[in-house]
Amino acid sequence: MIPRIALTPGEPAGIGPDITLAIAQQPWDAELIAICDPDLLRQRADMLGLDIRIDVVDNPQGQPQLHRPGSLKVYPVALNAPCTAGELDPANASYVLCTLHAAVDACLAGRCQAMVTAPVQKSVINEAGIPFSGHTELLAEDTDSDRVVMMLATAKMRVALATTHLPLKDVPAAITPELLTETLEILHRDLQQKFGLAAPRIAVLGLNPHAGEGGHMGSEEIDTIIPTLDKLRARGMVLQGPLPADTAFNPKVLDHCDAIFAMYHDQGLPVLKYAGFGEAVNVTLGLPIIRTSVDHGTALDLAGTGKADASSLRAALEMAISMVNSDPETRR
Ligand SMILES: NC(=O)C1=CN([C@@H]2O[C@H](COP(=O)(O)OP(=O)(O)OC[C@H]3O[C@@H](n4cnc5c(N)ncnc54)[C@H](O)[C@@H]3O)[C@@H](O)[C@H]2O)C=CC1
Ligand SMILES: NCC(=O)COP(=O)(O)O
Repeated sequence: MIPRIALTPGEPAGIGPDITLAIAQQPWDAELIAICDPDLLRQRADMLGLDIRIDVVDNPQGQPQLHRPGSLKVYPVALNAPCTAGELDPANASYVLCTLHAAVDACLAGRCQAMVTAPVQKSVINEAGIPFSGHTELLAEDTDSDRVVMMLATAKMRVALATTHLPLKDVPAAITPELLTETLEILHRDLQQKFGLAAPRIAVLGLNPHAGEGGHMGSEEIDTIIPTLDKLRARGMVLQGPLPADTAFNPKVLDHCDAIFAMYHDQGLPVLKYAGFGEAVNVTLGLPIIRTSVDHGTALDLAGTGKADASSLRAALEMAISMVNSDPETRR
């Protein structure tokens, strides 16, 4: 069966519409349904000098049809206010969230088999008075998932996170045995089920410099991380660590593990993005639906200029299609 994929272009003033239009120019072994304002795409296509046919569709039902390059099916959600490329407007914050909720609904109802998201501007949603940390947290809430895991992947490296969009000062208290157990279980299970790794090898980073230097530079490793890893090892998980984060990203570790598990967002992601910015995919593990995304932000400076690179969105769509095709549950 041809997968039907929901695409959300994200922040309308950012490069999301540009890269959505870019990937619509090529063939895909899937049906693509962008969930957004069709006039936004038409205006952005005019700015970019792209010739594209926008086909407005009802909530997708029935047999999916292969994507036709140079056209794009759009399930319409109207902007709240006119959008100028590069200029944020809090008036459109609820529009962005509507597109995400519609994509989740379509996946939960089985009308779409995966959702692929372009970046949102987290700040402008908060400025509109709507508390918002990221897609990851919104998707957990929309799907009633108690715990999810953010993982970014390139061809050479996967980095998963114990905590996601948390102020740094709140991270140590969040690193509890429960959180580590549940996030590592999700990572382990999804590496098996969604990435075909029979016995995933996970390298776990410490929280403190030098993984606590034997308790002289912090106690979370001794108090929480080591005992939790020991319990999970006793249940059969292949876990290294806790490793010092500053020396863990070297071939001796990377060549012998399937994923690095970092304690917080900026411990793991800068290394991965340095190694592969523009080609990495952000995938949310632990959801009842498939969701992948880009590795970059809204790049307001590039919106409407034609300089935005669509490689990460392309990779995210490729990964989503591959995950659907390898998971019989989603191929309804
Ligand atoms: N998945 C998501 O929704 C994500 C959203 N963001 C949001 O994006 C906003 C801006 O974040 P920044 O940290 O400024 O990162 P950014 O990724 O938007 O920009 C960083 C630099 O990379 C360039 N860049 C980014 N994507 C590019 C692309 N596809 N092609 C060419 N150049 C590109 C930009 O022009 C800029 O120079 C923030 O509100 C942040 O929350 C950030 C990361 C992921
Ligand atoms: N750095 C990746 C990132 O922040 C993306 O977050 P999300 O919006 O996918 O939850």
